[in-house]
Amino acid sequence: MAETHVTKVGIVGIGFIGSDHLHRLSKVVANVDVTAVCDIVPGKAQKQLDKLGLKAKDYSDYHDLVNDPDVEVVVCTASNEAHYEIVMAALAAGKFTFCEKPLALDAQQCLDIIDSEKKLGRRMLQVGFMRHYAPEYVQMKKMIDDGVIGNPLMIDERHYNQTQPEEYDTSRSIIETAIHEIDLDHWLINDDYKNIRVFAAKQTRHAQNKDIMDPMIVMMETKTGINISIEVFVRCQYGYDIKCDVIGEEGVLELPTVPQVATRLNAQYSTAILTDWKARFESAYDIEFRDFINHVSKNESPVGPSSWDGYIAAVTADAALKSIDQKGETQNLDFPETPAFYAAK
Ligand SMILES: NC(=O)C1=CN([C@@H]2O[C@H](COP(=O)(O)OP(=O)(O)OC[C@H]3O[C@@H](n4cnc5c(N)ncnc54)[C@H](O)[C@@H]3O)[C@@H](O)[C@H]2O)C=CC1
Ligand SMILES: O=C1[C@@H](O)[C@H](O)[C@@H](O)[C@H](O)[C@H]1O
Repeated sequence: MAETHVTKVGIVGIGFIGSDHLHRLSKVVANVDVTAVCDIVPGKAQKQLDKLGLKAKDYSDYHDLVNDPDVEVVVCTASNEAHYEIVMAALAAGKFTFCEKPLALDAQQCLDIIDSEKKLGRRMLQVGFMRHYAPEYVQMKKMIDDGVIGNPLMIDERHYNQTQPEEYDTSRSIIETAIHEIDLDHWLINDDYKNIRVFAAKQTRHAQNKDIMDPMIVMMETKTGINISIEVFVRCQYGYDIKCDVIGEEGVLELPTVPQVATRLNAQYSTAILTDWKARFESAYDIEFRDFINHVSKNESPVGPSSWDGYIAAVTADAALKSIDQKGETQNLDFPETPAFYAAK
């Protein structure tokens, strides 16, 4: 029997999700060896290695990690503003790369990444839009494709975080939070966006930071006229709440929440609401990484969300930010055909 290849992975950015993916890649996904980690904050990565009882090289400069011959695959889980330079360095070193969303800060940076990837002659990068792997969204997409609710007419979504750090601002609510729905919706309904506008709802007193519009409403219209409404509320206080209803001509598809045990106690019937993305999308992240590793371990291109998907999301997010600057003015969108390099094989 042929020996199974163990893929050597290096992870850059060991914060909230970096720690979660470190655990996932070392304990959950088979045939992976996390050979190196890196964080600019001294001691941060080592602390997580110790917590998990792992041994790996601990770099403070990502250049050392991406150029380490013991690293075949780079996973970038650093802060948004560091994605561009880390991904460019990983591609320059010819490494398969997984980059958490957003791929970069804006559309131009995504185009630079696309150019670098194209020079390598094949797809080398996957973006962490993990909802494409969440079984409940996959099922919704299949039901839409199968015509179960007839033509989709509207999408009604909610992306609520219990809270976010004080410095979380309007731009992050778009490029880090709403980006999930912005990426997901056109995939779900096989349509392109025609326009986008973003405006404030009545503001919560919990938005301590003056730079944030919270909650906000993102409205998009697709080429075929489907209306999408996303409530983005990053300090809702009560929990992590993701809603997606697709309203069709014949019926409605409703995204389920993760089932929690119900309690009957003291004349109350209650179920818990999750408080963050880790547990809510745990299975999606696991499936996402199994798929990514399965392909790159065989020296095959990844097949999940691509740099092009990252670019489409960034163009839309750029327009959303422009709409906010222009007090909710509608911004038109027009996308080129997906280049053959990125078209599904
Ligand atoms: N797919 C998903 O559902 C999620 C994706 N994310 C994405 O993952 C990324 C990280 O998010 P969090 O873990 O929440 O943030 P975080 O702030 O907890 O972690 C980021 C880490 O990157 C490190 N870092 C920053 N610049 C670096 C550099 N140049 N080199 C090495 N390390 C560097 C920071 O010191 C920090 O430890 C963000 O881009 C975010 O959008 C985060 C949470 C969930
Ligand atoms: O990606 C994520 C975080 O970065 C973001 O801050 C949250 O709003 C999202 O729900 C989560 O999935």
